[in-house]
Amino acid sequence: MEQKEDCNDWEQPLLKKETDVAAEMAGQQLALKPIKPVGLSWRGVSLSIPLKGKKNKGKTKEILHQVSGTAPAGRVTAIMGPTGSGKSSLLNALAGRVSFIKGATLEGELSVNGMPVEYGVVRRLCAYVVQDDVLYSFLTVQETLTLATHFYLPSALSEQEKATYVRDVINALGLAKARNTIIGDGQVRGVSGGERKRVSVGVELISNPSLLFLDEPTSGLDSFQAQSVMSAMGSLAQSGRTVVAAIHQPRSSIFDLLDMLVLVSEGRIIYAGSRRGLILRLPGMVLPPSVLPQ
Ligand SMILES: Nc1ncnc2c1ncn2[C@@H]1O[C@H](COP(=O)(O)OP(=O)(O)OP(=O)(O)O)[C@@H](O)[C@H]1O
Repeated sequence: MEQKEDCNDWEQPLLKKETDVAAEMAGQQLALKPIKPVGLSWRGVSLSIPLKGKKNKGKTKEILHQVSGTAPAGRVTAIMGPTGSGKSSLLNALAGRVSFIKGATLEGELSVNGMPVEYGVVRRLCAYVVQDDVLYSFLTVQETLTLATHFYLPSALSEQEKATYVRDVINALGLAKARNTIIGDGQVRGVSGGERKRVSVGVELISNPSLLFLDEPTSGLDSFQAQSVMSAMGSLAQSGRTVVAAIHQPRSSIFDLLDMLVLVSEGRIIYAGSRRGLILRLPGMVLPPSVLPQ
């Protein structure tokens, strides 16, 4: 796990959550400070990757072509499209993670709250939940999140303060009932698939990021578990966070939970805007198969 910079140094107004107010009124100090909103927008994002093999020397493959869109603060934005359309690539590009790909060329403008920024800035502002999480099967939910506090929080914080972070994350993700359940694996039964995914989100939430990227957060989950994960993402967005998820063909119940959509096909943008806006425009649109929900 990598150490994150403090995401709370943006000169933006603070959002105060209703839950914060309720907790303070109950005399209970919340460890997770109210986050500062981060609205992300991008224009003309193009990504090319060098082809492998001797005969392809010098040749590149364009994976994204002039893709534009926005992910407002306090909203769940879904990047949707058929398999191989470039969803993960766009997510990685926005999260400043394509520098991991040798020889990749990334073009286009990125802004945070209307101010142009380098891709690396977003990387420091965000948390990224990968598709295949790596959690220790023998730890409980609480132990897993406590371990994360040692990676993500300043060592100067007391154990008591770290414990309050863990408590807040558990509550924010509706994991209270599973607090003392082990993660488990194929051999030993542990938390459910949806709880496991929410624990993965929780590990990233310990650093209290304003911006959360998720790669296929519902893949492999049944509809109930998928719904539990996306409802939790909706709650995180309601607390002012910007949630951006790559989702391959969501079920209609999940689709209804999304605020903003970025539809891509073969690396090109088909639609970027609100879910409601797409529904209104649908009759006149020609969409490739498997772009829309099941
Ligand atoms: N590092 C890479 N090197 C070469 N090609 C790549 C690389 N990363 C992605 N691609 C190619 O770019 C295209 C888009 O891939 P990407 O993983 O972004 O699609 P996706 O929409 O997320 O697909 P899926 O839903 O199957 O995960 C695919 O054709 C893929 O093979």
